[in-house]
Amino acid sequence: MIVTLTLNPSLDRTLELQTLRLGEVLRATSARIDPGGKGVNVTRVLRAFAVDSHAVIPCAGPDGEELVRLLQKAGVPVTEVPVAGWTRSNITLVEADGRATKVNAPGGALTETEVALLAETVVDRCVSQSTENGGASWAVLSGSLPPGVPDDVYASLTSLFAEHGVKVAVDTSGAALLAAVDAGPDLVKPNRQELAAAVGTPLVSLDDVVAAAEKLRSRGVKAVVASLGSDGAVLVDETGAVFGTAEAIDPVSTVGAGDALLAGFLAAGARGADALIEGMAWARAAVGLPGSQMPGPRDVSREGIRVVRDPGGKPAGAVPLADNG
Ligand SMILES: Nc1ncnc2c1ncn2[C@@H]1O[C@H](COP(=O)(O)OP(=O)(O)O)[C@@H](O)[C@H]1O
Ligand SMILES: O=P(O)(O)OC[C@H]1O[C@](O)(COP(=O)(O)O)[C@@H](O)[C@@H]1O
Repeated sequence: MIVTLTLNPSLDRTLELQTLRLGEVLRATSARIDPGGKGVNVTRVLRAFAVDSHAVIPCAGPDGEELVRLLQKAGVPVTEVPVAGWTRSNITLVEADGRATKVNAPGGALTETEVALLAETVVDRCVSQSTENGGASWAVLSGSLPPGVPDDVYASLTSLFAEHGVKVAVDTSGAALLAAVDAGPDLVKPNRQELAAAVGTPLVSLDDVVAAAEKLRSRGVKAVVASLGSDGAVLVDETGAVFGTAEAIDPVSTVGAGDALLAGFLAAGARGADALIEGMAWARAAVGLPGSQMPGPRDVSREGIRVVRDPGGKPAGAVPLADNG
């Protein structure tokens, strides 16, 4: 069982336009709404692949109810914890040439009591399910923190879940990621910008990525999956570094690609080259779908995804990164 906690879920609204011109009234050519937020997407894609997963989210106001309705309609298992604030909408503007501009709202504040209730719900789910299935569960702590929530919340939750024998994956950024790292989660999934910010240096080559991941591991993280956009992904754990590459496709929407990568990696056992390939295959499929639409088995191909310990026979440091995000 993989239980996801999204403290700041969203309605993902995607508007297509000819050209984004600032300061003007623009008419969208199409509009779509998807349930969103990083953990929500992880559960959505896992369920599409018939992997046992459950999303835990705060639910506030009419937009929160709409989010829960969309998830239930899609058959996504969700436990919503009623909270007093509001549920945000995140907006992606997609131009005719495929360029996407994202605006993520801050989200409604959560109180300490509300966060504690959400955490308790995750623990209950993980513990009851792992007893039933006889296996350890994963808790996935994903996304930005809404106002009112302290930066060390994922760190505290990592320690709490570890006490219950639950493995923890964290996908967040900034101060929340830095604090979580020190609590020793089993896995973190930063993208290139998030990893660079966490170590305070730009990452221009695969060597830089591995060094940055090792820095996080030296602080307590067990494994790092660094996602590098069209440059692929790198897994760094106690066995060393594994590099995954694939020919880049023209993106329809990159929203949710990182969530699909994490989900596929966990679904395939969260270890080694095969899990990295699975994650990259799910992520590539997400990139080929509009808005925050998540792929299912029929969208995914593993063809052309190459995984090596020494990329292209070159020293790792000689491989520059091309995708500037
Ligand atoms: N243009 C692309 N072609 C093929 N795969 C891609 C492309 N862009 C992203 N991916 C895949 O999606 C994964 C996640 O993308 P990335 O942008 O790094 O994550 P995030 O959405 O978290 O910022 C990458 O590691 C890669 O496997
Ligand atoms: O919590 P944040 O960092 O604001 O991100 C939320 C957004 O990220 C997404 O989960 C997509 O994430 P990725 O593109 O990183 O996979 C959207 O559904 C959501 O709108």
